[in-house]
Amino acid sequence: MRSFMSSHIGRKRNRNTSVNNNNNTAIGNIDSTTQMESLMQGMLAKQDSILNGNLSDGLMYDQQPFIDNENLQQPIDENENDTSNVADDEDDDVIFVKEQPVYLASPTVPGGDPNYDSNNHYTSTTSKKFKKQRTISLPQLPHARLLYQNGNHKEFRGQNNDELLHLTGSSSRTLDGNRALSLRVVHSTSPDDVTLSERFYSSVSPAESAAISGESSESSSSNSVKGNGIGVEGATASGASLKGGNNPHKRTLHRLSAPKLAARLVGKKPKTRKRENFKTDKDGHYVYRQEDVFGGGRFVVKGLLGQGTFGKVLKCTDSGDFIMNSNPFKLNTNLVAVKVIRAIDRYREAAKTELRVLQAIRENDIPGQYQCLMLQECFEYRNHVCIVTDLLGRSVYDFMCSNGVARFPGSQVQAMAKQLIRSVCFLHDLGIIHTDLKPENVVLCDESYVEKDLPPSVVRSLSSRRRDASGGKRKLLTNPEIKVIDFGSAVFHREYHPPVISTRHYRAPEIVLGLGWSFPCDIWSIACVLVELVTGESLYPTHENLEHMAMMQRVNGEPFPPKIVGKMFYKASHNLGNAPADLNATVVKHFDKKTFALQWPEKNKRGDYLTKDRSIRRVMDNCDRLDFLISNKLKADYGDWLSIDWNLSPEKNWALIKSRILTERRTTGTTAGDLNKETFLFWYWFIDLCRKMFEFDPTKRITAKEALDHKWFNLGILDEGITSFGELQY
Ligand SMILES: Nc1ncnc2c1ncn2[C@@H]1O[C@H](COP(=O)(O)OP(=O)(O)OP(=O)(O)O)[C@@H](O)[C@H]1O
Repeated sequence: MRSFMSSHIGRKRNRNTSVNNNNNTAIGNIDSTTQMESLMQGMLAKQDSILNGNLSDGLMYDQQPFIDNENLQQPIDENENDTSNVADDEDDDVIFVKEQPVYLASPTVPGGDPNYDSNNHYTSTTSKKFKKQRTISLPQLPHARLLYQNGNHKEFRGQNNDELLHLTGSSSRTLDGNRALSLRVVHSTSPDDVTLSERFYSSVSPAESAAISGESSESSSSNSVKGNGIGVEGATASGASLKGGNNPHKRTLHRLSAPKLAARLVGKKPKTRKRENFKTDKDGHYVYRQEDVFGGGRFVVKGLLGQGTFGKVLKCTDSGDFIMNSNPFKLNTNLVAVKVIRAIDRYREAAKTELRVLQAIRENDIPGQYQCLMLQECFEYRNHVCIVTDLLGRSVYDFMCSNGVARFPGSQVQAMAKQLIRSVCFLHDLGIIHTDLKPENVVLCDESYVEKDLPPSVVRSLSSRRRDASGGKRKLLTNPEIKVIDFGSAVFHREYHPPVISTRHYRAPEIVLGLGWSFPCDIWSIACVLVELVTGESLYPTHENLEHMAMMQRVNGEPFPPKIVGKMFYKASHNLGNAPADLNATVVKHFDKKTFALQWPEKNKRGDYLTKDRSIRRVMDNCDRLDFLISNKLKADYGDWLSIDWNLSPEKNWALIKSRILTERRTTGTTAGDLNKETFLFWYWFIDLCRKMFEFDPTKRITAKEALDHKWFNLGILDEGITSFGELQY
């Protein structure tokens, strides 16, 4: 990390582009390179201490998690050197050669020499000896520099294009990809039985365990597991470890209940078990009440973290905290999140996959460096599967809802994007498709923020709900570290793919068109999430197929490619694959069989519009070509300047914008909004990445691994996300 820091400081950048006078980017006070340098120094120091404290803890591998940036801060574009049409750009790579007074100690008493000042110093000026070279790049939050490293997990070889389009017909048979995983998911009827504590195995040595139980491991029984074996049927590698036959910890520890074992460890008398209060409603949901006790008296409910289709997620204290404290990778806290799955067979069944996925993640990322939720253990309690995981912060969605300005600064979007893509790259390498990526399933590790008052005019424009939730303030995260959660819908690549997946707004076109889907659907969802983080609004606010397809075409600025529409017709007419039941009625019929064009707005044979005005307005008002849409949402920061002609290189685009800005400045004396070259390039490459993620054809869509190498991740932006990073916390 240190090598990154020094090289980071040492990179070249320019003078003016680092200065942004725009209030909205909160760096109006950064009006000189010196100030920028000190801001950067402060930021790098914060970054250093935060990363030393957080991310580097418990690194499993020798590799550093951060890039030595020396060779990465490369020119923006391969066309960059083509300056034929580019206006003279004083901003580019300026080296300051400043004429300064030179003070030299006088060898003799000068006696009237004009080159000696009153302090008897020889003065002269030079442009050679005292040049001041500014070599500063725009700062990036450290999370935007995380590398993806293939650790010790098995690399998954991606599917080929044919597989992508035929997978949906596959059966629920467990295929080979699954068998490669060593599944040691913990099973129990209640956490009473400490044999079942997975995390215990990884944290207590045989000697300790023998001491705890007061027995010799040799003398203990080998038939220790009382669990009912949930979630293991499909796992061929699970049998031995589940039965505990060759695990000395398991053999010795199962005889003690959790409270007794805890008491032995801390040298106290075991507490008497509290009365358990655990009710289930008719939908199979646990009826949660504050201070409820469950799981053999071990978990006490402290609050509801969230409720979803699969069950309720509760914040609980865990009296088995001694185990956690002995695990170097766990936080020193006894608070956990317990997902109590609905006591209904199909949800219990789905929980098996969730557990297998969580287990695969855990086995392949012991230090938890790939931003995925970490399984601690699981157990079954009164017909509910309970999944115990690390307690994390609010979801990004909840944070946005409680904020006076829902959108995140570009620097934080970039930091979150890098983590999200890296995390999904890791999952894809394991052969896992998340399928439900959305802001609700991206949670903050650290909820602390700094607050800034919003101008009264902005406060007045907020909805009453947002005004109340935000107190009329903008919240800026001090640490954009995130984790991906909710593997309840995750699918192993070679296993059964349901025909419809993903929450509507984040659903990829291949799913809507019934083409079959695979890893690329996660990439589409990530792009939807990133745009939402930038704009503060959902990109596809719809609940209906035709409207959704019309919106997709508008955002991409082009119709669906005939190739994939043709495939849709072919699959639908030959009844191939595992298509959604309503595919013909809600999707296929909206395409012209000859031209393959989407018929939107829908008309009847007489030419009257069937699509309601309200729906047309929803599409036209909410959606626009991606660059127009983003430019429009960021108007408050940059005025109308952020426009892109994709036929021109980024440099030529900037030259055009700059000449327009100069013309306006000359004629009106001022410009609405502010945009400099660095900021323009940051957003240009962000949109470029999104366009590649929004590729209609899933076989051509950028992969997670390719996305990590995208140019955008080499750029920085000076904004409020940078200035709030590591700030005083609320
Ligand atoms: N480990 C955790 N720490 C903090 N909050 C969490 C944690 N796990 C889940 N949550 C909260 O609970 C909510 C629901 O969790 P989750 O998405 O896993 O449930 P679900 O039933 O699968 O939901 P969905 O219906 O969206 O699939 C999340 O949006 C998040 O706000």
